[in-house]
Amino acid sequence: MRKPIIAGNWKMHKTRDEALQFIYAVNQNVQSDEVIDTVVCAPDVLLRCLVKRQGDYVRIGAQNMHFEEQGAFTGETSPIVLQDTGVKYVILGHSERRAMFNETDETVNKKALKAFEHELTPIVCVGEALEQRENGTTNEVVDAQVTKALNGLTNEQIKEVVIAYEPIWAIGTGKTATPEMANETCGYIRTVLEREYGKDVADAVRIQYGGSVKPHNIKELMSQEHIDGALVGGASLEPESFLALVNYNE
Ligand SMILES: O=C(CO)COP(=O)(O)O
Repeated sequence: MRKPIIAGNWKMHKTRDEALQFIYAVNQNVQSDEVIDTVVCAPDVLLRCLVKRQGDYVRIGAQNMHFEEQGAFTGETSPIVLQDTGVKYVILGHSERRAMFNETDETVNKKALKAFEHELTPIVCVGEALEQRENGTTNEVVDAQVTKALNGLTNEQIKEVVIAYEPIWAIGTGKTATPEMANETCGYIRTVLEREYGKDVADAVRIQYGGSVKPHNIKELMSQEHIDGALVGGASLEPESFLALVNYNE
């Protein structure tokens, strides 16, 4: 049985005061991490103040990092600093970073390898564009993204990786993939994992769906066989809606 994992991705939202209000409102009201993993992925400058106040069951994640530990990389964040800050997760390869900041499958892979050196759990994002969905290449696209991202990781590491399937056309658009459609592609990702790394690994990896996940659709999405969690943008910004998501099973 895979433990559900619901992660908020705040993207470039929130001031320090807003982040503090959020974490105080949320950290008393989430379920034990024996039942569900609750994660908040925040902008870098807010990470330390959130880690300090994360409470017993919320864990904090970053939204990106560099694959090098230090050097002449103006504006980038080192994995050493994330580890030192107490961050536990890092989102890698979000479609916004692929589209706007030159993230590639190769850099996602280097970052995934580096994340494990620093005890960070990667949340690896994959997903097709609308055109790819329409011309029937979704499976090919996610197959390549998944296998390239995980290249060189050990099977034990791959079991720890979280994969977030986020169809690009469903992000921030209010268009959710139907639960069946989301489950179908998450299930396909699991067959790719089984083909490459065996059933034992494929059964262990947690696959999230992301793209217009809201309190009203979380239950149905989470009831799907291959959907083990959600990566949530807009609905993760307010304590009420975030709590409704992470407490979907109460
Ligand atoms: O990109 C997302 C999470 O990473 C999804 O964003 P929305 O939930 O706002 O569609």
